[in-house]
Order: sequence, then C-alpha cells, then structure tokens
Amino acid sequence: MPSIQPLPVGVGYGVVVGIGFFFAAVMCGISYIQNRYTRFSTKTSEEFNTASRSVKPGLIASGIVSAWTWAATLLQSSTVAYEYGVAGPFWYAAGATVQILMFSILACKVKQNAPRCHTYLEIIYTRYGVLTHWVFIFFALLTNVLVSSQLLLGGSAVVTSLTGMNVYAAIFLIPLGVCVYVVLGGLRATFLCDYSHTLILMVIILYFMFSAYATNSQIGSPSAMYQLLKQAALKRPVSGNQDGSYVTMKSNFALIFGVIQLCSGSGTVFLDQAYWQRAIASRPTTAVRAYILGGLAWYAIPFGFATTLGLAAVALTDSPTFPTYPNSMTQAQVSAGLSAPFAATALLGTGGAVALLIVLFMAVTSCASAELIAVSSILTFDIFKTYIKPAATPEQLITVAHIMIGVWGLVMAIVACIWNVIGIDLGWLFLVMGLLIGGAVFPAAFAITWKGQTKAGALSGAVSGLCAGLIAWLVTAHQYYGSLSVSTTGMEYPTLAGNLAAIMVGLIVTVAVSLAKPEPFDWDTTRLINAPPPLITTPSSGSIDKEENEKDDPNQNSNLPTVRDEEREMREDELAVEEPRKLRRAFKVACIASFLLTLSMDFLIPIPMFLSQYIFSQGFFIAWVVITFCWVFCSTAISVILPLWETAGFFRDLYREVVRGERVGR
Ligand SMILES: NC(N)=O
Repeated sequence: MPSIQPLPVGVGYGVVVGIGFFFAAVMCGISYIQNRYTRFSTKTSEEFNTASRSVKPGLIASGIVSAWTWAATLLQSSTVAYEYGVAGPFWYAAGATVQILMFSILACKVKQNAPRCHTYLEIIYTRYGVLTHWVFIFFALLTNVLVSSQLLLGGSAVVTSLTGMNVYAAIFLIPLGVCVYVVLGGLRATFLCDYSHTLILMVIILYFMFSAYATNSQIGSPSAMYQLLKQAALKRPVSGNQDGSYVTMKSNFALIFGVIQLCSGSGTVFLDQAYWQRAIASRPTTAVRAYILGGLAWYAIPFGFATTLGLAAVALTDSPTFPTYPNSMTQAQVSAGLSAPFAATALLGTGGAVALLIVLFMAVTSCASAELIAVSSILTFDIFKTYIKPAATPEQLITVAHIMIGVWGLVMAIVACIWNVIGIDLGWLFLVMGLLIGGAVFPAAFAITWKGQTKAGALSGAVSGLCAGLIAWLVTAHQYYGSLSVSTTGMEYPTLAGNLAAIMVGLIVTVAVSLAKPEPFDWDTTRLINAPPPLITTPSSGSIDKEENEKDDPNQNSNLPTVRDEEREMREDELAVEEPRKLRRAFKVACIASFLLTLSMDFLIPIPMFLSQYIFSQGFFIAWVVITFCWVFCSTAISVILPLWETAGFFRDLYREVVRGERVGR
C-alpha cells in the first residue's frame, strides 16, 4: 500500500508497544484496588465475565461508546466524508447509532427474561437446543472475527502509513498489550480502561475540531471551510451529489452507504456478544438508560471527527501541506482509510500525525478489549462449559477465559494478516461484513424478545438469510460489472443488494416459518438459566445473610463503606430481577425512545433534505458545524463526566479507606 511517513518508525513502535503496556500497568493497579477495596474480585469467573452485573449507566454508556468506536468509525467515516461530503458523516453516524438505541430493548428483555445468562448464545441453547446453538455460535464468532480483524486491518494500515512500521509487526503487536490488560482486569477493569480511552478520544477529537474550525491558518473557520469545499466541488465534483457539491444531503451514494450501514451495523451489534455483555453487566434498572445514552454519545464521534478531518482532506487536497500534494489521493489510499491521517498531517503537521496515531490506537485497543472478553465468554461458557466440561469449577472457568483471550488475540492477528496478503482493505471489508452475518440479526433478536419464534424459524431464517445475501451480492456484482473480483464485489450496488437481501430474507423467513407451525414457549425456561439451586441462601433470595456473605467474599473486606454500598445496590438489583414486571416501564421507555430517535435520525431529518435537493448556504453550514460541536460536548458530558459523577460517592469512601484506613460503615 502506498505510504507517506511524517513520523519515524520508532514512534510507531512506541505507541503500539508503549501505550499498550502502559495500560497493562494501569490495569494491575486498578485490579489491586478493586480486589482490596470492593466486594468484587477479579479472581472470580462471574466478576471476570459479567462485572457481577452491577455497573452503573454512565460507565456502561462509556463502555458502549468505546466498544462501538472502531478504527473504521474514525477512518471509514472520514473516507465517506472525503467521497460524498457532509452527507457521508451524517449517514455513517445515523446509520450506526440506531442499532445501539434499538439494543436498549434487547438489554431490557435480557434483564426480564434471562437475568443470569452470561452470553446470548446461552438463551439460544436453552430455547432451541444444540444444532441451533452451533449455528449461532458460527454467526457470533464470524461477527467477532470480522470486527476484530477489521480493527487491526485499519489500525495497522494507518500506523504503517504514518510511521513506516512493518504492517505485520503492527498487526501482531497491537493486540499484545490489550490481551495482557484484559487478562489482568476482566470486564470491570476493562470498562475503566475504556473510560480513559474515551476521555482521550474526546479530547483529541475536540483538538482537531478546534484546529480546523477555529485556529488553523489554512482553514480556521466554518466559513473558510465552506469556501474551500465550494472550490473543491468545481475541481472535483462529487458524482451522484446535487451539482457535484460537498455541502448537500442530496447524495445518492451517501444514501446507499447509509442503508448498507444500517444493515451491517445491525449485524455487528445484535450478533456481537460485546453489546450483550454490556447489557448483562448493567444494573437491571439502568440498562435501558445506558444504551440510549451510549447511542447518543457515540453519534458524535464519527459525525464530529469526519465532519472535521474528512472535509479537511477535501479542503486541503490542493494545499502544499497535504501529504500527496500535488496529486490527489489514489483510490487505494482512500479505500485504506487514509484521508483522516493525511488531513491531520496537513492541518497540524507532526503533532497532528501523532494525535491521529494516538486516537486511532485508543479506538482500536478499547474495541479490541471488548472483542477479546466477549469471545472469551463465548468460548468459555458456550463451548467449554456446555460441551466439554459441564461440571467445571469457577477456577477452571476463569483459567479457560484467560487462555481464550490469548487464543483470540492470535486469531484476530492471523486473520488480519490474511486480509492483507490477499489484498482486502478496510473499505471492502466494511461494506461486505453485513451481508455475511445479516441473516442472523432478526432470529437472534427474536430469541429474547418474541416468544412466538420457533427453533425451525430461527434456524431457517439465519441460514436462508446468509444464502440470500451471498447470492444477491455475487449476482449483482456479475450483472453490473461483468466479472467477480475484489474490486467489483466491493462496489456500492452489489454490497447494498447483499446486505438488504441477507437481513430482509432472515426476517421474512424466521417470521413466516415460526407462524406457520407455532410452538408453545414460556419465558420461565430462560429465566432459569444459571439460576441458583433452591433452598440455598444467597443474595438472590432477597435476604443477604451477612455471615455467609463474608465467608464467600473473596476479598474479605465486607466491613468497608465501599463494600456496604455495593451490597445495598446488589440487594436492589436482585429485587428488580425477581420481579420482572418492574422492568416493564423501562421496556416502554426503550421502545418509545429508540423508535422516535431512529425515525428522526434516519427519516425525518435526512430524507426531506435529500428530496428537496438542498445545497447548504454558508449560514446553514455554519449552523451545521455549531450543532456538531454541541453534540461532541454533550457526548463528552455523557461518556466522561457522568461516570465520574455517578461514582463520586465511591471515590470519597475509597479515599477515606485508603488514606485514613477507615473500615466501618456510615
Ligand atoms: N462501529 C461502527 N460501525 O463504526
């Protein structure tokens, strides 16, 4: 791949290895504090994989933001901004936010119908048995392998392009530090590292935004950006956009991209254990709030980043500071996701390149940590515990979970190498992913939301969706372009056809087959997943026996104020779980909020702007940029300030315990 290197190779190794191991050291410290001063020990399997189902909504929202922020969220969103103008970031963000909002419905249903599951595949196994379980394990792991390898593909392309670091070294070294810190900390500590990654991400996005729209000598204001985009449209008009303009929502290819994004994002959220794991880790009463907040906060990341760097790449292409000057970017560079790194370098020189490298590394590692622990849970609970050793002890489960994190780190690196060797880039993989997994989206979602779905419906929906997606994709590529190659199969129309066919056939077949031969089902079956045996006094009985609890407490610290607060919250959570009707209100909120927000983001705002063929005036563009800034600030408040505010009491108690050695409750 063509590369232009503003940074020395040592910076590449420094960021990839140095920051990775810095976070591993931070994780050691966090795990020590957690084991010493909280009720939750990282040495127990339940805590390692589910964070004891006790995480508050701000931290869950921050974890959702960080898991859903891929390398592509920064790179591909900037690519579509570079290719389609303002409509690209809009559709990237709107097309991939709605799935997180919709997932709030599933999060609530998990708490109501399977409150003690570790993975969504346990629900499939309990409802539909072994064959369907294996089919959905296939779709789940396919989703994880696509997402994980795509992270490394995009991340390594940029590291190599900016520093000249060997691409294969980058692919293997990026996950190394992440594996170490996930093994050390488990899910809860991963949330805390995710939080710090999100904080850095937000600061750097704001750094780029203020540079491009306020201080930079080459652009420096929304009106200067507007004028530069107008000039760019005269030299390089956008095909399919109204008058070739970069500042219009009337963009045919951006709309097509938005539809692909909607389909593919549905697969990569609904079939990725990482998002179920965040729902499972949530406190039952706040899971819905966490997903709505997480979705709204995430929207600002691709929207703010690409409205800045993607458009800056268009505006600065003819500037001597642009790395490819006097040429434009080649198609290979665009598809590899290099418009954002080139724009950062053109805007801010070496500082911009370093900031871009760091923000990208944060995105890749925080999402990789979510993928590692998600896959480790599937391999541990759905394969090892279900089929290899059903009587496994918690110690054996946690050992397997640790080993599987290493195994998956290796798998993701090997698959990313394969993509590199056969010439698959980020852009191709991004458009094709959804059609491979889309068939299983509705069958998986219905497994927890619709008691009318049958085993035959789930199985036939997923498999026929996959077949339909593959056929529609390949036939359309052949019909339109006369041959099947990496280039023709990565074009907009074939990938659109494949994505739509997979998801719609999956939906229609699962509903039709289930309704054709209904089978009775009661959610009590799934509510029993991992339920404690009767007659044993546990916190879930609603009456915590303090002595028993202290004996079981692996940290032996139950007289600490921090621990007493945690126990009180656990009692409240157990009551909510025992009485699922209490979650009905949350379910209503999830349905109303997610449908209204989806309707606004994907229809009421963009479609009239598309149909009216409106080209932004300078004033409208300025307002657009102001809204972008406001959204990024709100997102920072949700994902950075809210978790701090929620845990202020815990940190106050912790301070007293650590500094004053206090051990009695208030
Ligand atoms: N997570 C995404 N689709 O950027």
